This record gives sequence, C-alpha cells and structure tokens, in this order.
Amino acid sequence: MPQTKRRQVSGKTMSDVSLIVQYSVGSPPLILHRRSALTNWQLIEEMAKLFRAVIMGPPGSGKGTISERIAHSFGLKHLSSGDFVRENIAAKTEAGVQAKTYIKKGLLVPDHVMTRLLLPRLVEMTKYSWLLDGFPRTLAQAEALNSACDLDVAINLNIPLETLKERLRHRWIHPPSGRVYNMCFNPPRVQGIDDITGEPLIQQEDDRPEALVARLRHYKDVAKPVIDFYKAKGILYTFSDTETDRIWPNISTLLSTKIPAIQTDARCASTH
Ligand SMILES: Nc1ncnc2c1ncn2[C@@H]1O[C@H](COP(=O)(O)OP(=O)(O)OP(=O)(O)O)[C@@H](O)[C@H]1O
Ligand SMILES: Nc1nc2c(ncn2[C@H]2C[C@H](O)[C@@H](COP(=O)(O)OP(=O)(O)O)O2)c(=O)[nH]1
Repeated sequence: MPQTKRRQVSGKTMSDVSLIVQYSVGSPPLILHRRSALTNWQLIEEMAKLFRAVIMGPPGSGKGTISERIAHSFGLKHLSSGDFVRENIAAKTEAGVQAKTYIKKGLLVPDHVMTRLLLPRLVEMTKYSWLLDGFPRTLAQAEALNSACDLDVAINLNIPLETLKERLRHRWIHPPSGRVYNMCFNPPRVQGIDDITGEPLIQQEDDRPEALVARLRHYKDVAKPVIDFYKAKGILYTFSDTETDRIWPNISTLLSTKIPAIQTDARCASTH
C-alpha cells in the first residue's frame, strides 16, 4: 500500500511555500505549490475563508446531483474526479493515457495514477473553496489527499440498494462529457439525446442491476476504511434517505453553519 508523507519547505517567509507530496515510497516527490506574492497576513486571511469538502457514496447515490446543488447554492467549485479523468484522456496526458487502459476494461484507475492526475489540479485551486466528488474512493487516495490539504467536511450518502438499482436502471449518460440524466428525475429534453451537444446518450453496462450488485459489494469494501478514516477525524456527516430532495435540506443546513461567508465571495462564484 502506498505510503504518503507531507513535507512543507519554507523559504524566507510564509509567502514562499512549496508543498511536496511523496505519494509512494521510492517515487519522485511531486512539487505541488509555490506561493510568491502573498503576505503572511493575506495568506492567513485567505485560508481562513476557504472551505474544502468531499462527497462520497455508492454509484447512483446522487453525488453528482447534490454536488451541483452545493456548487450552485454555496459558490464552491465542483471538482469531479470523473471529469478530471476524461479531460486527461482527451488531452492525452501521460496519466490520461494510463487511465484510459483501465477505463476501457471497466476498471477503476489505480491509486497512483489517480493521485498523480488529481493532486496537481487541486493545487490550481488553492485560492478557491471546493467540493471534490468521486475522490477519494480508497484509503490510499484518502491518505494522499490528506497529505495535500485539510478537509472541513466529508459528506457520506447512504442510499438503500433497491433505490440505487431503480435509479441506475433509468440512468442515461453522455460519455464524452459525463453528463447524467434520469428518465424520471431529470430527463433530457429529447429522449436519448444530450441537451447540450445533441449527441446520443447511452446506458452503461455497469448500471444493469446484475452488475450493480457486484459494484456495490466492491464499493462497500473499499469505502469502509475511507469512512472510518473521516469518522476518526471527526468530519464525517452521513445522510440516509431514498430521495435527494429530502437529503438536500439537511446538507444545506449543515453547510450553512460551516460556510457562512463564502456564498458572497465573488472569487468562488465567478470562475469555474
Ligand atoms: N477516485 C477514483 N479512483 C479510481 N478511478 C476513478 C476515480 N474517479 C474516477 N475514476 C475512473 O473514472 C471513471 C469515470 O468516473 P465517474 O465518477 O464519472 O463515473 P462512475 O464510476 O460511473 O461513478 P458513479 O457510478 O459513482 O456515478 C470511473 O469509472 C473510474 O474508472
Ligand atoms: N428518482 C430519483 N432519481 C435521482 C434522485 N437523485 C438523483 N437521481 C438520479 C440522477 C441520476 O440519473 C442517478 C444517479 O445520480 P448521480 O447524481 O449521477 O449519482 P452518482 O453516481 O454521482 O452518485 O439518479 C432522486 O432523488 N430520485
């Protein structure tokens, strides 16, 4: 299992900080961040305002749907690991090329590839509050993330199996963008067609009820240590229900107590 280690190397002042993450033993360290123009006070003030959260849950639990609502209501950036993977594949980066070989086989991308692909993107977000959706999926990923930044909240969606099966049976996807529709909950304007591009939608083999049971078993096995990890840190918030519309008010209330000032911060709302 990869070991993670966090090291901060300071220059003359706090305004010149590099964060170096060594995400596996023997691998070259990844230099994540260098600040140059901020005074100590600006840095402290900026960090005090920022809010970082992750959202976890099995396939079909509503991570994407709820993330969009959070991003919209609280002005956080919604960072989706699936989107990062797709962008890297499209840009043919080294990590993207590696990731593609696994996705083609319907497999999860290995931790070391995923970490290399995602952590540098988080560095570009140091000025923003964000919500990370789809990462971490394993304890190794959670530890790597922990080595790069401190989280405020981990949202855990706990949805009954029958509900997940029903939702995914009706899930249609636009593969190039990852846009998701549900024929009952949020149908496309024209059946089988993506609203934005006009391209066809598909149903994933993986979303069939037979495949889903195996996927969920695997999810439970790998997610349990991640959930325990955040529980031990005292930042885990679990929400259980069959309807996103009933979960959403509770998440909204929680976040209102945690991020009162961010909503009006134009920096978070204006760029994506
Ligand atoms: N944290 C991660 N670890 C490993 N692989 C990942 C991770 N995030 C994304 N991937 C890869 O990218 C693919 C697309 O991810 P995305 O989250 O969009 O869809 P998904 O797996 O169908 O998620 P869900 O079913 O939970 O909605 C995944 O199937 C997986 O191969
Ligand atoms: N019927 C119904 N469908 C829902 C609800 N919340 C989300 N959905 C739909 C939207 C998607 O087609 C599917 C899975 O949602 P998602 O947001 O893609 O979940 P996730 O895989 O990102 O965790 O379920 C909901 O509350 N009811």
